[in-house]
Amino acid sequence: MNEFMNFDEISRETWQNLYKTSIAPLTNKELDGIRSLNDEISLQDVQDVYLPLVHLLRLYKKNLEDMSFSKGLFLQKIVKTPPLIIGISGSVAVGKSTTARLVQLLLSRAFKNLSVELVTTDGFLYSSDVLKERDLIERKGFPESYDMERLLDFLYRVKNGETCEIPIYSHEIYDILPDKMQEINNPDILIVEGINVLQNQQNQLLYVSDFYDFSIYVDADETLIEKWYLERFDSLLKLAQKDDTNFYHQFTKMPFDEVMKIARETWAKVNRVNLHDYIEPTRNRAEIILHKTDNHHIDKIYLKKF
Ligand SMILES: Nc1ncnc2c1ncn2[C@@H]1O[C@H](COP(=O)(O)OP(=O)(O)OP(=O)(O)O)[C@@H](O)[C@H]1O
Ligand SMILES: CC(C)(CO)[C@@H](O)C(=O)NCCC(=O)O
Repeated sequence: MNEFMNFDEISRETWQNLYKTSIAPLTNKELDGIRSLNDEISLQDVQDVYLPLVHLLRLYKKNLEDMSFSKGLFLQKIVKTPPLIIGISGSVAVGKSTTARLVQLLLSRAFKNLSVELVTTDGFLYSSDVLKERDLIERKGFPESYDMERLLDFLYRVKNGETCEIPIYSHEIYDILPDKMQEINNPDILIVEGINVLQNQQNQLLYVSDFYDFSIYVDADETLIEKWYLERFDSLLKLAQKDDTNFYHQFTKMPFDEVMKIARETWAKVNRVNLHDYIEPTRNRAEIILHKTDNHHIDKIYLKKF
């Protein structure tokens, strides 16, 4: 069976004409504010790809509001519209966090009076101490390395309008921060980004995916993702050069070739295996797939038909 048979394949050229506007949504300076290491995201991408996407998200938001209103009529009571939850998934280093930050910024623009919050599921990884204790340190990112029950409970509480605190993962210390939490205060829209966003745990009464009103899978050829992973690794090394509290500092003392060999092995033995076995199999659960080519250029969009 063709994995994409339930999707319309839309070229960038077609997609960019679905929602045309002459109003520049952002300035270059604003875009700079959300760029991370090596980002080359451009105003042209915002105009061509992300504006139609935000327009589509408006429709899903309206749909959620209409449904809550109709449910209220049926139940003869006021039913508050729950927050819209958007999931963003894809491989390690494919550019999920960059996409998520951009969608957050554009949605805050589109809905000026609404709060739009962003979390990453990295915060639900077990701490390194727990991973070591369970002999899972080599399995970071695999389903068993996350506290999925805690993630599920968090999503439930957000949908229920509660204020929550969640742990924060730091790439710099390569662990959960011991003494800092992120507060999520009853947002109107929540973006949840992470490799496991579309994964469901077995034997659960509730599924994580039940909580998403819209989901995005960021996709690219595996050889490109490996290249982006290695480039990011190199950038992280440069950042860690003068900071001995940084996890990557240890590598700055080693010959460069040796370090890049470690990075290639980590990709091959950990992140690539995870992509094949657990991440890519969730791709066709997404509502939309953003397909990237060289230089993170989005060339195709797949939108679920039904
Ligand atoms: N649109 C883009 N244009 C150029 N570079 C990008 C773009 N998106 C991401 N990148 C680069 O690709 C690398 C991976 O991006 P990012 O950190 O967003 O990935 P991620 O999927 O969130 O990874 P992880 O799961 O490891 O947190 C980074 O070096 C980033 O700068
Ligand atoms: C934190 C995750 C799992 C996901 O963001 C990933 O970036 C990671 O650390 N993977 C483990 C292997 C590695 O160091 O790349």
